[in-house]
Amino acid sequence: MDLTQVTEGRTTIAVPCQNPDVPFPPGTAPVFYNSRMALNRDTTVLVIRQTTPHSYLDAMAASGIRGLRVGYETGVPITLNDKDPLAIDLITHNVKALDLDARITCRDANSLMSDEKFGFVDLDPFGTPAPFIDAAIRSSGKYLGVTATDTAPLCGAHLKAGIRRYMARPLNTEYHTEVGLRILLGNVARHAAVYDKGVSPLFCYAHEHFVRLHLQLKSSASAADKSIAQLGYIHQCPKCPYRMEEQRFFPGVHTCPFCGVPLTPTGPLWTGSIHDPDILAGMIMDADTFVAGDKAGLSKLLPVCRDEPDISFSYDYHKLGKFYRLSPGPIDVLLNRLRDKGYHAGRVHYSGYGIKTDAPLDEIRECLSP
Ligand SMILES: C[S@@+](CC[C@H](N)C(=O)[O-])C[C@H]1O[C@@H](n2cnc3c(N)ncnc32)[C@H](O)[C@@H]1O
Ligand SMILES: [Zn+2]
Repeated sequence: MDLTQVTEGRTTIAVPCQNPDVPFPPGTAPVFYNSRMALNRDTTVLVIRQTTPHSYLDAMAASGIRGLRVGYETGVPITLNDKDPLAIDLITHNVKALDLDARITCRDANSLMSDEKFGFVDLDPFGTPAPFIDAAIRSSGKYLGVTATDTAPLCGAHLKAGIRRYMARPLNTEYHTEVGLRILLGNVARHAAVYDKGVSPLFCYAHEHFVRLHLQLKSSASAADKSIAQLGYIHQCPKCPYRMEEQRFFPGVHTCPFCGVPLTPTGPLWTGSIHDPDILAGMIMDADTFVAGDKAGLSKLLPVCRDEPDISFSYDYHKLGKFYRLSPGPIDVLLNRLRDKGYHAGRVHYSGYGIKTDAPLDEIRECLSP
């Protein structure tokens, strides 16, 4: 394997040279490494610096970059696992070069997670994490990280695959990114509840082609009941921009107050908060001096997440303008008008055109008018 050095954050490792004729997907290299996931790994390192788990498992480590960054940049004891012996050779090379104290295992992730417990268990598979979630919940003593790159099934573009993997009905709307994030979170919460574990989101977000969850698991039946109570549905009008959240285990039947047609439910999904404000505030403080792999991405993401209203759906303000045949002015004018009327209003982290507000639709329409 031809290797080249990369530095991400404060960590320098060797990764396979990418065939210049096939630069993407990066999975075409003998061992996977994708520099576009640097932001994903930055946020994990920042969360771990806030939570300081007693141990960390990178269950699908590939080159080892995620776990190596955790070990090198936080000092938390790490286990790096991959089922591919080629990946293990590369991980071993990288651990030696960094002079790190790390445990390396070459096992099927589900088998390892069924045998052992770790303070923080991290899943970063190809595509869907669904087949690994159950074992990861059993293996995690306290924290769980999950990356999903199967955004098409999660967000409703591949409806049947979404239902099979997550036992939820996705919906391809303008806020499908948020639906995907919340369906994954809801799915983890339901798996955790089986083991009397509750889920507390620490920092969860969607970016480009992935969804990333950082969660705390709390072991008690009451914590599990509390997180199940956060499950619900978003109901969307098929004819107009009306949508509503319902925090209920089974979806009710609802009608659009504007069009009189039945609303389409999507879920079950997580309707609660997706961040812990204290963890996020700590990450933002730390990020000031943090050597990031993607400084620009991180500096943009964290403050928007902090300021995003705690609401489970958003509107695309251009689409609102198109529907109501209004040409909307700058997004900040709309947000300020809504705030002046006493509503919560803010931007969303996954789209430059998205807004979140608790204002009713007719009020949003009024504020949209020039
Ligand atoms: C997307 S890559 C991991 C990327 C890596 N975490 C990073 O940040 O660059 C997925 C890795 O999972 C490994 N893998 C796939 N199925 C596995 C399984 N059942 N058990 C352990 N490793 C597995 C693959 O060999 C591959 O190296
Ligand atoms: Zn309607």
